[in-house]
Amino acid sequence: MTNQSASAAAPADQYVLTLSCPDKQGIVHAVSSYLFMTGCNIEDSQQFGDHDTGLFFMRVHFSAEAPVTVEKLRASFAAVGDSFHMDWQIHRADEKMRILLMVSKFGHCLNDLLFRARIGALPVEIAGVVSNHTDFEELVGSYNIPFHHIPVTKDTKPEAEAQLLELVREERVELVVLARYMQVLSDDLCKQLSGRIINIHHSFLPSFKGAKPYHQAHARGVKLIGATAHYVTADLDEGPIIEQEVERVGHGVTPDQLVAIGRDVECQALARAVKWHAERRILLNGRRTVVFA
Ligand SMILES: Nc1nc2c(c(=O)[nH]1)N[C@@H](CN(C=O)c1ccc(C(=O)N[C@@H](CCC(=O)O)C(=O)O)cc1)CN2
Repeated sequence: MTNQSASAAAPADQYVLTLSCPDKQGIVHAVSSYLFMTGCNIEDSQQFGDHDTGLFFMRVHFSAEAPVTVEKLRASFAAVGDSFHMDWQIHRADEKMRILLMVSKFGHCLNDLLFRARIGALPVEIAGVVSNHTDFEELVGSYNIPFHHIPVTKDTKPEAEAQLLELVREERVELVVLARYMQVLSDDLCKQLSGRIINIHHSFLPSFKGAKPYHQAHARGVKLIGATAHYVTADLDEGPIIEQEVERVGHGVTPDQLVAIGRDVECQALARAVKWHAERRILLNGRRTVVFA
């Protein structure tokens, strides 16, 4: 028996590179060659070429040991990015994304996300919860998370949104999650946080946009109800869809029963969307998304 006393080397740091660019030959070769020459090891790589838009999308999870750093990677990859006119990002994969949750009067999605984050099922750090009501102040406080009551009326909406933006900046928030937050966000706010606000709409879009979708669905006599997690844009409930979930319903259900059945469906769709965004698995493809789940 040989005495093997290999000193435990420090684990390699984990990174994620995401990119989109006009499709052409050589992209994967250029990226993999760069990573090899930089001393990185590819752990997982996914790519998609969209023939409709002529765009190419890629997500690479790779590891690297010191002295490689995210700053050095960003500086040295720029030449590759420029040569293919890439829209690209490199991030540490082992850092939790700071997110802000927003809620109004229905707290099931908020409750679900708080618990999933607490048990480590979501790679996120909840920097705070914002609500235009005070119903969930005690629940949020039980998780030792800051609660921000920001009431909203038609006249105070600009000031309320200014407070929200200040909070996003102060708390270094990367993602805002509308967990049944029932206020229409201004065009300006949607533009400033483009691609960084996810909403859960309680219908299988594009059916039943706007208010009371379960009542619309009941009136239509649907046999499936659903929920849609999407990025928020100025066009209400028209943003790029990230994830959808459905549930079968019978002919005798009431609107209130649809609301109850829909709670779990909404939680599932929203939690998946938040997890994928936090893991940088979603790339915007015009009005659609590419999800490397
Ligand atoms: N600019 C956007 N804002 C919001 C979006 C969006 O896609 N773009 N999604 C909504 C969520 N939503 C449906 O999922 C929704 C929320 C609110 C309303 C609405 O009519 N709200 C009234 C006030 C209602 C109240 O006070 O209870 C309003 O804002 O005047 C419709 C749909 C979130 N925001």
